[in-house]
Amino acid sequence: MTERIAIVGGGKIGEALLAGLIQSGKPTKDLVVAEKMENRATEIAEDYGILVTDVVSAAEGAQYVFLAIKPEDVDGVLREIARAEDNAESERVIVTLVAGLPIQRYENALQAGSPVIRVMPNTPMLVNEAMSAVATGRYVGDDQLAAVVRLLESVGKVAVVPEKQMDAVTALSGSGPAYVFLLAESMIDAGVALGLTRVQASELVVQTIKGAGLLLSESGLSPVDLRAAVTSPGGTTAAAIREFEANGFRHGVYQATRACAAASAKAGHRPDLEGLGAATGGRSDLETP
Ligand SMILES: NC(=O)C1=CN([C@@H]2O[C@H](COP(=O)(O)OP(=O)(O)OC[C@H]3O[C@@H](n4cnc5c(N)ncnc54)[C@H](O)[C@@H]3O)[C@@H](O)[C@H]2O)C=CC1
Ligand SMILES: O=C(O)[C@@H]1CCC=N1
Repeated sequence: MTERIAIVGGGKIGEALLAGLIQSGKPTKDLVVAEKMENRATEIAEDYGILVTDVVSAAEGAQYVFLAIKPEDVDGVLREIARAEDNAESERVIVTLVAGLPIQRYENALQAGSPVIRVMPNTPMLVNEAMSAVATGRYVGDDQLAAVVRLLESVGKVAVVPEKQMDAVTALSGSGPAYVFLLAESMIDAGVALGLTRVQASELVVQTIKGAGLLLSESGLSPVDLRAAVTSPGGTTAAAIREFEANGFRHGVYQATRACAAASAKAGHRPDLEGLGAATGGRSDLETP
């Protein structure tokens, strides 16, 4: 088997992974995408110059199959992967990027002993700055884990975590970019309300968030210290922070991340996914909390 990598699902996160792998130097001949929407398949093939095909052909000969599909599409895709005729099931590593679904659900649906790795990535993968958390199934060898970590490291940072932390990880790094974009959007609107043009406000906000992110990751200082350094006694920042606190900013963040983690935990128990596991005689773990 070659070092071929298949990505099933050429949507937002599938494209982010593809773009990141290509940017990091992975040869396009070793990459293949399965995408069922015709116009999207054509777009991906043209934009990246790679083969876009069906799930069975993509899986055949692939050592790693990344699943970048919605939870409700997992059952069908696993059945298709099982149809691949290269007899490599026990060596082929299924790497799922799907939020919420437990590893055991895949292990139950695949041939016994299939290696499954669960990853929670995020979209900064598009610019090689992903944060990916990785948890392993029962049948994953050390070499297989190391290889997948290496692949993900080529598009950002990687943390190996116990699977039980995946809901919390999703609430921070998986969905986290959206919180930052929401903050950016709110700040830009606020700037427009203060009389700046939208173009000016966007430039100021984007560079501020980029600079603050770099300070956070490179200064070695904590967010508390960095915030204190901006907050002059009796000054402008203190006036702003007082308003954030009075309006429940911190509480809002707690509540939002709790809701996110709960949605992730619930994904494994959705009634519309009851067919998952049907490849092994309809067995489903949905009832198990
Ligand atoms: N968007 C994000 O920031 C993140 C998404 N995820 C996870 O990644 C998964 C995908 O999310 P998005 O990329 O946002 O969704 P999306 O809807 O943009 O992409 C899914 C793609 O899969 C394709 N697809 C569905 N069934 C298929 C099949 N049988 N064969 C071939 N292609 C098929 C769809 O046509 C679509 O293009 C989800 O499970 C989500 O939980 C995880 C972390 C971050
Ligand atoms: O919103 C979602 O369900 C996916 C999972 C993490 C980020 N996006």
